[in-house]
Amino acid sequence: MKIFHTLAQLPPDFGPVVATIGNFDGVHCGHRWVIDRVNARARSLGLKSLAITFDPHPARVLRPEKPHTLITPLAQKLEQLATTGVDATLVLPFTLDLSHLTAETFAREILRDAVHVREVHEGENFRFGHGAAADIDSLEALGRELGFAVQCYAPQILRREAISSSRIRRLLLAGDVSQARALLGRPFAVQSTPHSGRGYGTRYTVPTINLAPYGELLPANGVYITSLKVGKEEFEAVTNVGNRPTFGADSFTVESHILNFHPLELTAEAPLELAFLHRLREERRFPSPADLLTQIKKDVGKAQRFFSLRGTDLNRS
Ligand SMILES: Cc1cc2nc3c(=O)[nH]c(=O)nc-3n(C[C@H](O)[C@H](O)[C@H](O)COP(=O)(O)O)c2cc1C
Ligand SMILES: Nc1ncnc2c1ncn2[C@@H]1O[C@H](COP(=O)(O)OP(=O)(O)OP(=O)(O)O)[C@@H](O)[C@H]1O
Repeated sequence: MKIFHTLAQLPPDFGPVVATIGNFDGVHCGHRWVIDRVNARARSLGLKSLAITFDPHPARVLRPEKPHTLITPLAQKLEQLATTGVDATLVLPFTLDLSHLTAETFAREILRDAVHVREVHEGENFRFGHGAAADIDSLEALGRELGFAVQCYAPQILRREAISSSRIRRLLLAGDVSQARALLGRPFAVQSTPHSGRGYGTRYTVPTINLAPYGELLPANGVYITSLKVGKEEFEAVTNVGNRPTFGADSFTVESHILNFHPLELTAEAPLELAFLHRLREERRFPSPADLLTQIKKDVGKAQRFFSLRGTDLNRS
């Protein structure tokens, strides 16, 4: 997949293309469904397919006072988009200036003049232009005027509700990583690097690998069955997301205890990818580290059972 980070990076002979526009946070099953159609249509017309997205996420620019964490930060979103088979992604820098473009200017200057779009495919809830004033009908009208076609899709539904990034965000904030996984079509995962802990784990409970402070979306505090990739190697793990109240003052961290551990060389830059498979329980304050250790052993037992059953229907979401 080719990646363009500005309009200026597009070659002058770029296009014509079949395109879809959106934030694509999470690159969920609804996004993939639209992109599959864009790819198929591009192939049948002998054109290239293009995803047009924005960075930073528009919510961060338009409502900076309201924190907006991402399911997939840009690098991970681009990795996921690459797996869809789309030929190219254009990442438009989302600035206040861009947000002030009217729908008509966006369609004329970006879609027609820069990208040379032949067809645009969108879900029916698509909105664009200053103040999100324009909808899919306005896009169709602009297409007729400017010379491109618009294909509109009804929302893809899973478990009686439309698949959307907002729905996945809500599920993760509620700790429901199993439903989030169904909507994403893969487990929710965060990419980070290691960070040193306080050494309490090795002394009082179980040894853990801590993640460096992570600024994007994490599932609700609690204990999860996870898989942890260290470089290319994948381990089975149990992970605590939270403040570790048993040890006193709050100190938020994400830490994983590897089940099938072998000694590792873990540099500060080692790439980690932590995938959340199943929620086990809430984080709790235990009367003593020994009580916590007893509970962690039960968590480990459940995780071992989960992994031994993996591949059977029981663990399919
Ligand atoms: C599977 C697992 C479950 C945990 N559950 C809790 C919990 O419910 N309450 C709590 O206070 N700490 C919990 N912890 C965190 C331990 O307190 C943690 O291992 C210890 O604070 C290690 O800190 P360190 O990494 O800074 O050395 C859990 C850790 C793991 C790996
Ligand atoms: N479930 C779905 N079915 C069909 N099209 C979808 C679905 N979800 C998103 N799309 C379409 O994919 C494109 C990109 O979507 P975008 O990421 O902007 O929205 P979203 O996933 O609904 O996110 P949010 O919940 O934040 O609004 C848009 O055309 C959108 O309408």
